[in-house]
Amino acid sequence: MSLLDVRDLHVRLGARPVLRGISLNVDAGEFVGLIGPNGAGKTTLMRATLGLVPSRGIVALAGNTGLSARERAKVVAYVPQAREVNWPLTVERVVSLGRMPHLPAFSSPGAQDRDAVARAMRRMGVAAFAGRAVTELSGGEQARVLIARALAQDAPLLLADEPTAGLDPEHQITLMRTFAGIAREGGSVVACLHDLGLAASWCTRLVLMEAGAVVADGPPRDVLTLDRLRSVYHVEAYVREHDHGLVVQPLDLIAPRQ
Ligand SMILES: Nc1ncnc2c1ncn2[C@@H]1O[C@H](COP(=O)(O)OP(=O)(O)OP(=O)(O)O)[C@@H](O)[C@H]1O
Repeated sequence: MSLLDVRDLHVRLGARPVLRGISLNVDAGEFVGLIGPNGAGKTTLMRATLGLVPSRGIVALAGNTGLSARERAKVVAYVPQAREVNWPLTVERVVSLGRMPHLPAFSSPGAQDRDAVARAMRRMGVAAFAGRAVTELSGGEQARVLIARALAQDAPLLLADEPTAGLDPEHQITLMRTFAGIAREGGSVVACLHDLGLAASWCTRLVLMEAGAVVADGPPRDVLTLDRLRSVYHVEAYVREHDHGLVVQPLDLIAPRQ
């Protein structure tokens, strides 16, 4: 089943064409890494998908176009790039905000809501700080709380913009495992990633963007070729198959042309 279907999507920001006819279909069960250099248009694609920037083209979420904000929040959860939290709320309260789309007006959270919040906090390893104010956590801890809020939403599609930024290796891998688990359970995750090593070893599929267009789309080993790492990212890299999947480590800039 298609959870995200984008067809011929165009976005202009100011006078600048930022997305130039993007088409992308994401099925249930996929963990897609959206990769590409700075300015390629990854964040704009996520924001346009969510209706947060004006666009031309078609966006269908779980087969529906033109959903209201509340209906959309039941289908798609979003972890934005900026993750500083300035509200003096407890961790549990912030994660509970993820349940808002499921609560009828003026009603209190029920057992299902409390379970979803507790599970999301456990998955992101923040249950131990449930009662602390988010403003008193470290940057990486705050990032994990906001990812937990999105997980608590229990939407079948999760869009996450650079979710591993600021996380230590243990929590980066925990996050990748969690996203892979969501995909195995029949949801799908689209994550913007700059860490090509994590993208290569954990994602089921990579979509490589450059200058507002998709230039490669497929399994990591087909997308992250040495040639593409040179032509799109301008780096030399170590790329090898390993028992754990594809290993990709950028090593140096490509030699300047003579
Ligand atoms: N408000 C704006 N007005 C004009 N141009 C913009 C605006 N916001 C973003 N852009 C431009 O749109 C392009 C795509 O930006 P976007 O943030 O989508 O890229 P990205 O691939 O997510 O980059 P990064 O990896 O750096 O986060 C960039 O060239 C950026 O300068």
